[in-house]
Amino acid sequence: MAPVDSPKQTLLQSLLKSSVLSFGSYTLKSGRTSPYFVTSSLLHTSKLLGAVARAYASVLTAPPFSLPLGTEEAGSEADGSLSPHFDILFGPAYKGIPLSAIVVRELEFSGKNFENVSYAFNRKEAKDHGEGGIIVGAPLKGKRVVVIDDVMTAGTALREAIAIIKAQGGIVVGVVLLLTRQERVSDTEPRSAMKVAEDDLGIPVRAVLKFDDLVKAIEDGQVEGAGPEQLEQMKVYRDKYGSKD
Ligand SMILES: O=P(O)(O)OC[C@H]1O[C@H](OP(=O)(O)OP(=O)(O)O)[C@H](O)[C@@H]1O
Ligand SMILES: O=C(O)c1cc(=O)[nH]c(=O)[nH]1
Repeated sequence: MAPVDSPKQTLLQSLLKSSVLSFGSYTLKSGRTSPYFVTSSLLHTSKLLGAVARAYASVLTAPPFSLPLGTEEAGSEADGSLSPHFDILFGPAYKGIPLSAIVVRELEFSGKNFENVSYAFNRKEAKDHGEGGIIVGAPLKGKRVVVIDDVMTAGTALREAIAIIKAQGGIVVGVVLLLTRQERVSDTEPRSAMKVAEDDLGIPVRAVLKFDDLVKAIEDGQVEGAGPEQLEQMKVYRDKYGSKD
């Protein structure tokens, strides 16, 4: 196997080794049949969760999600340290739940300014006893919320999450994903869900990894068990469902 030398490639290798990322034939929520799949429920060891949390945190602790104190956006105390431009990480049920929690935990290591970032997630079914409701974690009303999810395909999950956050009075200020599959929303919407959210909501949407990174890793001989046949399937899939951005 060809050598691996960047943090992104190292993370990709960990995801492949743990079968979080796998090649085969999978039916997606959108009904599409995909030659690869991200099974983030297999992110269950402390080592993997740590690696993934650090990857999300590195995106969240950089512009445009975090800005140096003293810039117009971040406030007036100019001490050069980065400050989050968000209050809450929201993880859509189910797989966004542990992700939002581990990333909030990881943010503590980015300095004092990040200590008060909270997490929240939705219940898929409302609770009708005790505290009740569909939100667990920090109340969203009036807060700046970043959505944390594993993958984005056609954007249905994101649209649902945004509707829930808005209904609770939260302000969606961004989205961070582990992987964007770089797929068109539908036959009539050739942009990716990422681009649609950026264009229509005017918010940053970023992913640690993208479909093109997987293709490149296969091309570079870095994916054990994926060769010319898988590469061809990925390219055929991209021709069929790839977005125009
Ligand atoms: O962009 P989309 O076409 O919506 O597809 C991506 C979404 O689908 C999966 O979640 P799923 O709905 O399977 O829920 P789960 O977390 O409960 O498994 C995945 O975790 C994303 O949230
Ligand atoms: O689009 C989906 O439903 C989907 C894709 C993927 O790679 N992983 C996942 O859990 N869901």
